Amino acid sequence: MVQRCEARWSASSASSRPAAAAVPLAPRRAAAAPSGGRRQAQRFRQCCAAAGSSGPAADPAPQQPQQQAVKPPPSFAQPPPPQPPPPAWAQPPPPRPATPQFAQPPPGRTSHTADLYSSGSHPIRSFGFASGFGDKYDLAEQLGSGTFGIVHVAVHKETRERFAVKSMPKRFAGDGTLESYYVRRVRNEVDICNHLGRSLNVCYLYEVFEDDTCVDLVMELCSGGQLWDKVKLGSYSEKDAQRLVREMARAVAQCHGMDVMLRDIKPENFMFLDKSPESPLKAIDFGISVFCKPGQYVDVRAGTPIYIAPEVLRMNYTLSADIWSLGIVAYQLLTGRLPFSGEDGQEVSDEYMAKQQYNNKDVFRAVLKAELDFESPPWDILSAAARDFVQSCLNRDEKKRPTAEQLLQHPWLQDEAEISDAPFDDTIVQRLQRYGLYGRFRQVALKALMQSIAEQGGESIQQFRDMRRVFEQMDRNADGRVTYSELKEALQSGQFNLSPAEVEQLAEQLDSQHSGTIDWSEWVAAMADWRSFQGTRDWDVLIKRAFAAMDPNGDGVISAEELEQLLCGEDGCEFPDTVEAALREADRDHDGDFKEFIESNTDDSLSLFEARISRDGSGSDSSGSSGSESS
Ligand SMILES: Nc1ncnc2c1ncn2[C@@H]1O[C@H](COP(=O)(O)OP(=O)(O)OP(=O)(O)O)[C@@H](O)[C@H]1O
Repeated sequence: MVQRCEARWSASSASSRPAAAAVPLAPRRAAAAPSGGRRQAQRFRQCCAAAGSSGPAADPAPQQPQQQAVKPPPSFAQPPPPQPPPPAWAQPPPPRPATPQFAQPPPGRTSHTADLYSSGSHPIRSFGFASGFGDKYDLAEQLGSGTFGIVHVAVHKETRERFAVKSMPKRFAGDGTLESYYVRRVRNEVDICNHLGRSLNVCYLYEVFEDDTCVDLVMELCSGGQLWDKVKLGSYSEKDAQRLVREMARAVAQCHGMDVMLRDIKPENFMFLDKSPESPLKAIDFGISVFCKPGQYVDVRAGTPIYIAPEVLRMNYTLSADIWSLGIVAYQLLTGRLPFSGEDGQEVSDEYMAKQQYNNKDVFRAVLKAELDFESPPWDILSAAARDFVQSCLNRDEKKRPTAEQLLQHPWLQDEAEISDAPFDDTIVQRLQRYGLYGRFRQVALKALMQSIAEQGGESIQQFRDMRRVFEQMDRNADGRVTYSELKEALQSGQFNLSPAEVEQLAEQLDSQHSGTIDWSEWVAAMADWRSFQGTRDWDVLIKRAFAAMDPNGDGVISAEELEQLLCGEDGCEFPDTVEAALREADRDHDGDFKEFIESNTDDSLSLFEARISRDGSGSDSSGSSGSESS
């Protein structure tokens, strides 16, 4: 059944990515009202102090990363600072020539050229993000710095909750407009973080502010330090490495599932949420990530030299380039060194181990040609499964590398606790995360489908009974609705290893109507194993009924007005972009076919998400260090 809304989708802005400023950070805290001049001036000073610059200038000096004991290797998709001049390969290419290298993709391939370096953004003086960061947050200690931003703790003035804020000093071109690379980089990071939404493996972006001098990204605070610090410690238990690699692989699989290639997988871009030994790991820094569907090719070099895949150097790569980088990190975690050996690689590995430095040309030769060492210690004592895992990631033939989702099924990543036949309750956290990654349209469509199943008497089946049991356990006053605090209580019961901030995230994303409570249909939409209904005799009928419920005037089309009503109710939408975002979501790969759209909702594997079962049964001990002072 192809619905006419396809025409509406293509007529809308669905085909072009929206400007970051137009993308709402829903459902988030509302941004503060624009600040007064005095406050603005105060914020101006704060940002300058952080950035070490003197405000908007025609040609601002680039910020220098803070000195660290061991300086992690730089990422080379950033625009090179003027001093010293970077090597030729590190420069953004000049404006695209009339015939770019991959203008004619090889037969059967789709070239993906929308990249940070592509030209085309109009000169702008500001993004249109909210102002008033200084009205809402106090800036506290510095956490770190990168080429683009300085990261501080930001404390919410009212709740005293602690966040991380990345302040990215504005870079101006000579005519007072923002440098185009800066614009693309900021928009890219904001767009991708918004698109990824809430996932326990990705550092969450709460809101974005800007003033005359800075753009401020308010993010989840990761107070447990970088994975990099563990890598520096060298080898440790294989079990430790396995746990960390599994979390990274989940982050990668979730991003790939959302058509995002990370492109800069390295230990510095993963941080521990807190300081506990069991702390979750979160991916940070999506500055050079790129939208890319499976099978699409990207033709711009980006990444950090020692983690970069061979095909990235050849400027023709797909999502599997991330798998190579993951393999290098896994190798480092297991052995404390790089894999390159022999004539083309040993020197690079030695230099790197001694000084964390290397010559890029040598590194590129090693990436392309060096032998990969899987013989020297500690490989003799590591498991065969670990070796097979890393070898499969570091296959130079990218077509032979497993996908991220396949990697999660690799025997090395299996954990007895996770592959056991866990009772339904144990996967609640996984299901909530999966639901959080669905867009609003998907969530509403699943609710309609659930309604349609209930009308068919489906609630009598075992799966619904299980869901009902858990729902009723949470619903203490038996009013048919679970309040936020009831859900949070259940999630914090000690069964799950979640921080208060994560509990808040999971609860918020379930309440699609922002009513403060969760009803039965929202619960089922999030929890159900929809796949178990597919292929049944009644499946087509169920889908038709769900569609009919979403199309009240029965004209066979879900119009924009009907969609607005479905998504936002009587009071209209909180965010101006809600309907457009839903249309974009539907347009991503479904071409207006509602059945296909529903079915694609339901094939996400729960193994992509962490179960977060508390191992000692005592629950999270991270309440004090999770980034929330208020809890
Ligand atoms: N959410 C966070 N919580 C705690 N610390 C963080 C967080 N995000 C970043 N940091 C710290 O700030 C540093 C710089 O952040 P980030 O890498 O995002 O900046 P960047 O300018 O985009 O970096 P790059 O040079 O890779 O482009 C990190 O290395 C880390 O130490």
